[in-house]
Amino acid sequence: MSDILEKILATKRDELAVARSRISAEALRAKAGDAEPPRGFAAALRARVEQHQPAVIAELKKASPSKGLIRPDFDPEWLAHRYAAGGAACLSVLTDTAYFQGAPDYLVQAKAAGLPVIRKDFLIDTYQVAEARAWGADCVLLIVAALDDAQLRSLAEAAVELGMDTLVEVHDAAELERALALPPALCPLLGVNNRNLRTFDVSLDTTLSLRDAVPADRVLITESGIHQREDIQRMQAADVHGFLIGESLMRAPDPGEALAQLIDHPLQAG
Ligand SMILES: O=P(O)(O)OC[C@@H](O)[C@@H](O)c1c[nH]c2ccccc12
Repeated sequence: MSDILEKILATKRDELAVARSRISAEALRAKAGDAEPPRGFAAALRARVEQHQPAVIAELKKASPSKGLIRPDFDPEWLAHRYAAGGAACLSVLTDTAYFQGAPDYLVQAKAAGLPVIRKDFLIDTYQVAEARAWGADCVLLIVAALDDAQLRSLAEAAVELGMDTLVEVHDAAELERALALPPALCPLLGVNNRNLRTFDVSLDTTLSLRDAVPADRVLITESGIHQREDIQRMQAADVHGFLIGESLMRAPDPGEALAQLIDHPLQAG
């Protein structure tokens, strides 16, 4: 496991202890039960794939450990609306504060645009899965490198019990095999992260090298390092139709316009 991931997970264990002392798991479950019903996250992506369109999860990311501050003027509600106008199928919101300058409230604000939203964070406990639902998340990210097999399964089960989908992230063949041990209902979306968390190097070849090992009953999402039309076309040529895109859109003055151009989608007014 990489040092940065190790460090982040230590922070998450501390945060979890604080959160539990503030809101009991029971009270959190009640809050999750009162939340607006989940919007179909995986279904929204599948619908795009069936229409032979790029299925984009557009990410709201203010900063990252590898790039520092990416977007100083960060208005989640505006960004979410721009992404919707630019053709995003779904949104990703970083809720981690310590490393990505994200926040739970950004997720709440992003929901206003009407698209399904994933809680992008480092989840290690079902308590955080319930938090995600209580804040209105429709999907959670599960990072295989951060979890053992039993944890991976129990977090995925907790998400599905709350009506959410999961995006299960891998970065090599061994992790992919572990993800695929879960049935499609627990792992409908397979994310291949092109960023190596040890070196921060990004190579789209990571997705291409694993492409053939992903069965047709999962939607493959290529994550990180998508910057230009050619990147999209290269993936489509390899039968990859799902994209998770953050930085290249976040750096544009109007991220919605940038997305529309990237995927050749008509920019909606508003
Ligand atoms: O900004 P990029 O290179 O387009 O990447 C987006 C997304 O893939 C990246 O933010 C990411 C992928 N997996 C993660 C796990 C945690 C935090 C962030 C991530």
